[in-house]
Amino acid sequence: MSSQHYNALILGSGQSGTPLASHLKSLGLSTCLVERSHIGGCCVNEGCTPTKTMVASGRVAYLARRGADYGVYLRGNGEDEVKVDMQKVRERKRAIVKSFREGSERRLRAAGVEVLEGEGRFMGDKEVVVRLNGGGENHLTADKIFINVGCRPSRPADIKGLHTIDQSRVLDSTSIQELDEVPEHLVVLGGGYVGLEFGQLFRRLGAKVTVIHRGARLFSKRDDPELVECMQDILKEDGIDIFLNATGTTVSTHDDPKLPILLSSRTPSNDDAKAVRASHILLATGRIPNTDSLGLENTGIKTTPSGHIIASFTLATNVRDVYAMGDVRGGPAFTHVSYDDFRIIRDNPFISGTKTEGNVKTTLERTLFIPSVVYTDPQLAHIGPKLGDLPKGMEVHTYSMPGTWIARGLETDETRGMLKAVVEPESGRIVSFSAISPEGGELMAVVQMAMVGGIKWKQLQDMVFAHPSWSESLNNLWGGEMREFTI
Ligand SMILES: Cc1cc2nc3c(=O)[nH]c(=O)nc-3n(C[C@H](O)[C@H](O)[C@H](O)COP(=O)(O)OP(=O)(O)OC[C@H]3O[C@@H](n4cnc5c(N)ncnc54)[C@H](O)[C@@H]3O)c2cc1C
Ligand SMILES: NC(=O)c1ccc[n+]([C@@H]2O[C@H](COP(=O)([O-])OP(=O)(O)OC[C@H]3O[C@@H](n4cnc5c(N)ncnc54)[C@H](O)[C@@H]3O)[C@@H](O)[C@H]2O)c1
Repeated sequence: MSSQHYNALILGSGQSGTPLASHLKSLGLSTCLVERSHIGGCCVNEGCTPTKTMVASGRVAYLARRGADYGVYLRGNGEDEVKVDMQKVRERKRAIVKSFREGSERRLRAAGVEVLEGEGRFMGDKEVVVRLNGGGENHLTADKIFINVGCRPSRPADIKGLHTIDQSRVLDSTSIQELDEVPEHLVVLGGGYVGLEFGQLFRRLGAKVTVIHRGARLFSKRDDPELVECMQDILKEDGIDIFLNATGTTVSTHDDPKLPILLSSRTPSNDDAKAVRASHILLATGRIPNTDSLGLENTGIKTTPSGHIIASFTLATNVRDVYAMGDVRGGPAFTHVSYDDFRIIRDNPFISGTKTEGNVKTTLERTLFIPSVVYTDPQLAHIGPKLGDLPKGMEVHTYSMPGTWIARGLETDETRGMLKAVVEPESGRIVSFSAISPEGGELMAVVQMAMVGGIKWKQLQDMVFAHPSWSESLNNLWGGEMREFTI
């Protein structure tokens, strides 16, 4: 087994580890990046990039079906006229992923980072053995170690019979992207990000779709019920069946070749337990950290009961010179958060030596400003604390308006959705903002800038936005329904 010492060792080529590797190398530090699967991690290979590429195909199918609303016809104007070629959808997705991944690989090569293809496993606090994908092992030690190993889809352990059915029909967020035909009936377990983005996508591509969700409303309890219900109505209008307060319990095989799966679910009362016949099941019930095979038991690194690595607001673990970045820390699991973890490490004088003065950048400054976008259509975008996270006793005003008030939406015939802002009455400060809207993420970013810059809602009311842009609706929101209440 060969042995090597580095100044910096990065485990996992996620959204922080990859840019960090190039950066540390540029500082003259000997740097090694270990990746067991694909350079670029989940986002580039199985997450954001491929899903949003496929979501674009879904949107085209949706608009093609709606052509007649705009006076545009394909060959006729019936829904049956739209034919989806799943293999072409997949080919397009693969091509974009390949080009993004190759870009990351090129940048690492150009920076001179040593890349090891294999799985890293701690043997001690500063000691890692890499089982190389091509065979053999490397023994590595390093002055500093950065863990960016991410998460993977969870598989519910409490569904009886799940392992007994044809496993090619039991999908997760990765395998569903490799289907070569549209499923007849996709049953989605879990009504969060993954479940709803894929649920709507496959509905648009032509599948029957049922979502089975454990909670009383889609997403989480912390989300604003009014917004969640608006989104639920839109998905139902798209033809998606939604069962709430339901948990999948049993799966068995049925003798219908097109719909061979029978999934039973229970509700708290069990009175309206449902049984659904499906061709495929998508498990969209959350993600678990890749720490179970990381050899943490050979180190002093502490984790939470769920296996996430505990890190400080400068991303330090409890073991000196070992840091954790991205989804493996728990908390909001987004690419923009992981990438910002890279900035925190980059700008920390104790790590890279690039800055010797000034404040250390931490996770604390961004806590109130982590944006999220669910890439359904319309998107559900949010910035600021969720309603359920606001402090008890806080007095707020909410302003909301329906999408039918947005000129741009009327012109493009896409009025589904709503805008909602929570403000602090005394100061006029915007506490949070949500948009269920086409390009809701872009609209939200305008308000995010206002919030970060301390711009008050009254200034947005009178700001000159270009007509007729989506952002212009930020003039009108404050003339909509206003409610006062105490959290
Ligand atoms: C379907 C889907 C869609 C998503 N869409 C979005 C989106 O639109 N926007 C958004 O912001 N976020 C999205 N996310 C979340 C986003 O992908 C992650 O938050 C993001 O990739 C950050 O991950 P990371 O940096 O923690 O590491 P990851 O990207 O998860 O990378 C970790 C890497 O570590 C490697 N690894 C694991 N263990 C080891 C080991 N022992 N040795 C060596 N290598 C190892 C893995 O192979 C992987 O490549 C999506 C996720 C999914 C699943
Ligand atoms: N657009 C984006 O930014 C994007 C897209 C996809 C994923 N992601 C990230 O990936 C993470 C994982 O996504 P996810 O959708 O898998 O998880 P999630 O936590 O967002 O949603 C899973 C939902 O499934 C429900 N659930 C769990 N077990 C169940 C069961 N047995 N039966 C029925 N319902 C059950 C949970 O109550 C939960 O609400 C997200 O939290 C997000 O951070 C982000």
